[in-house]
Amino acid sequence: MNDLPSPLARVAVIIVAAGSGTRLAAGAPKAFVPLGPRTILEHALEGVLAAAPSQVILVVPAGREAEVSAMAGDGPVQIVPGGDTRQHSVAAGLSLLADGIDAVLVHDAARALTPPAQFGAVATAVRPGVGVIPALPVVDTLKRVHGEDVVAPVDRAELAAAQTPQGFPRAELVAAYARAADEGVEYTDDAALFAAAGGVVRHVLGSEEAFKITTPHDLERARMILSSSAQHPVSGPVVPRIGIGTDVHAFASEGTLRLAGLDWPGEPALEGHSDGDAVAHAIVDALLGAAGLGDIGQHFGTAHPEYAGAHGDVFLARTAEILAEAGFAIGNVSVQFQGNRPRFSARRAEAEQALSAALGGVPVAVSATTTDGLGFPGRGEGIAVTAVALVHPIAQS
Ligand SMILES: Nc1ccn([C@@H]2O[C@H](COP(=O)(O)OP(=O)(O)OP(=O)(O)O)[C@@H](O)[C@H]2O)c(=O)n1
Ligand SMILES: C[C@](O)(CO)[C@H](O)COP(=O)(O)O
Repeated sequence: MNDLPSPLARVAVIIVAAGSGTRLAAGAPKAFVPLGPRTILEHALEGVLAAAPSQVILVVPAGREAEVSAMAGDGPVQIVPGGDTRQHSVAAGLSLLADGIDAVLVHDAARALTPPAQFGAVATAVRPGVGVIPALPVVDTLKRVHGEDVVAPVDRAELAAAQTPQGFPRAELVAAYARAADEGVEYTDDAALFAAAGGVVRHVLGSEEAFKITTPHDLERARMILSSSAQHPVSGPVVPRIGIGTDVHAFASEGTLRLAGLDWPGEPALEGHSDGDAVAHAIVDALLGAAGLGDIGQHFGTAHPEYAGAHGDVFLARTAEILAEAGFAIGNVSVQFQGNRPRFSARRAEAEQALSAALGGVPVAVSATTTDGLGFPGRGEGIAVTAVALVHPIAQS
């Protein structure tokens, strides 16, 4: 299994949701405006939780804390009242940062449909002294205007549309916010505040889905996106998605092999943070990749000690839950491992049944091959696995 720490290990996400929604003019604070059965805030929180950060801080309008706490349920969410500007709301969130948090991602609840993978992309790019924002290229021709006069063209090649989450090293962001408060200067985003304090800011590619719900048109756009995905009947013209996962484990000097959901008495175990079941781990990565939900390290890595030593079927069952929570059903899985041992064909059906059961009964095909003595599998040093998975959107009721 990928034992690298999750991209959001030791990362806190501050979701700012305390705005009034003046431009939306929906008659309620923007976070509480429905996108269908669920509110903007509920959709935003779902995307953040799917990215599996170490800490989630939710900044909400003063007086709405209890209501939001009931909505958030028993998830790892702390709630704090916001301020009269976005910057003041972020500062309120920063005050709750837990010990051990190395990086902070600040995210607009108004970007409620942001893909979970965008959080990992930002978090993995943060460095000491360097903040990171997701951004999109500008596609319109932009002009500098003065009243009704167009006074000059603007070279859009030098521009980008900033999104969130915006990620920063914790200590430097806290210091930059303290500086801005001392100077009484307001910025429209955290990157500008961080740069004003001397920080370097870089950008990674954002996503169209991470648009900010600001106007009534944005609200209709978000509702149409959600309703169109809900209108895909499971047996109808849904757009399936494929994913690939690989894993490599070395044989250990002690212990009994656990592979493809089965115990193999007399065979050497595989090294690993969990039970070392490389077949199960490759399937997890293929499923998460197909759904755009990151990877195994993000959800089960060393930042999640509850999975230390866990059997692969625990990973598989939880992965099926994560996909269902994100609105995906599993179509089928095919996996092949390369290794000199164990002799697999006699137990193929048993393995396929065990893996399928862990995934809720979906079809799983398992095969094994050797490398004719080539490479580390051929030298008997370990096992290499490749898995592919097909998933499709679940029709929303
Ligand atoms: N005092 C504020 C103002 C804004 N925000 C949050 O910052 C994000 C971006 O702000 P914006 O889109 O401008 O939201 P609103 O301030 O609610 O909208 P408007 O400016 O139209 O009032 C939103 O998720 C909003 O909830 C906040 O937490 N506290
Ligand atoms: C933070 C932000 O979403 C980056 O584009 C944007 O600056 C928020 O601006 P707003 O005026 O508070 O909506």
